[in-house]
Amino acid sequence: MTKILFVINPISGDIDKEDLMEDLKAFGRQHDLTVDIFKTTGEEDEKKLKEMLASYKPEIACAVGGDGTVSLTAKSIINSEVALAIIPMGSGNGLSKDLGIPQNIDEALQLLVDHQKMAIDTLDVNGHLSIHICDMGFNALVVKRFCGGETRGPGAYAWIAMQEFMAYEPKKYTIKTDGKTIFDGEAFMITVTNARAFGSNAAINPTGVINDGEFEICILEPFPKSSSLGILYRLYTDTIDDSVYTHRFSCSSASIINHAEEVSQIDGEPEDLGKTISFRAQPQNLHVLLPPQAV
Ligand SMILES: Nc1ncnc2c1ncn2[C@@H]1O[C@H](COP(=O)(O)OP(=O)(O)OP(=O)(O)O)[C@@H](O)[C@H]1O
Repeated sequence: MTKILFVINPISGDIDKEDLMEDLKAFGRQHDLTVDIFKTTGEEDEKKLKEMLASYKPEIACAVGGDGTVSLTAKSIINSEVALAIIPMGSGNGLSKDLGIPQNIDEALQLLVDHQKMAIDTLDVNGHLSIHICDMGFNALVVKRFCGGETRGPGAYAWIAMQEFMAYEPKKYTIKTDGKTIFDGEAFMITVTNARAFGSNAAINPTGVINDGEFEICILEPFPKSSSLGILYRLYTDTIDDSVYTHRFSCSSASIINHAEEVSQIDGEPEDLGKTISFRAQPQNLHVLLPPQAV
């Protein structure tokens, strides 16, 4: 009998999950799965989850929540044979969308019994794990305000982004890889990722491959406000490389000097990364469950 631990965030995406817990147990009974539940509290979740994983020893750890819950679950099983499954119930659900995991709950649940397992790359960022997107600048500021706010859900995120956009001042960054300086100047935001798109589906790294041993650094340089709609259009049509304000570089390690110590975020959570940030690809060290037909 396959053993599954559901890691449930009761507040993610502003969605009530009381009934869902009964549904998950019923799904387990129906499919002959051994099921247990770990409910996050927002306090020492990583430590408590690791303890539960060590004693329960599941084959699958299934995150039920948003990107923060997925990240918490991934941190707890990284470099092990335990596979990550995702029932997307957050505001953005970035990694699950990039992996082609159904956003419909029943279909995502079905992957627990009908799936393929794949090892994906992750990123080490100054000793922190990133499984989806790390960035500095505008988006990280929005993430920080969102996480500190009372309201969740995609609407709240978009509202904060609109409020912050008009007054945002680009900051200075220096980026080095393979001993060479590849960028030294101001940027609206710098995104470092293996993946293709944010949870909003904005494709910042349209040709990103999640298991090729490399990651991309995507630079969005300062742009006139009158160009913002054009950049948004490019983000949603996989044509961001055509913008004169963007550059992308592929590498397996890099360092970024964040001169102003501008706010940073990893996988949807604000993170204080200091002035010098080192990035290193960690090839195929996280197992994930994907739809059977995915490549
Ligand atoms: N029981 C809880 N009460 C309050 N906060 C919690 C609780 N459990 C987890 N959290 C907090 O929830 C945040 C993670 O939320 P998560 O990312 O899963 O959902 P989201 O923010 O709504 O969606 P997304 O990340 O996709 O935008 C973390 O900051 C974590 O500390």
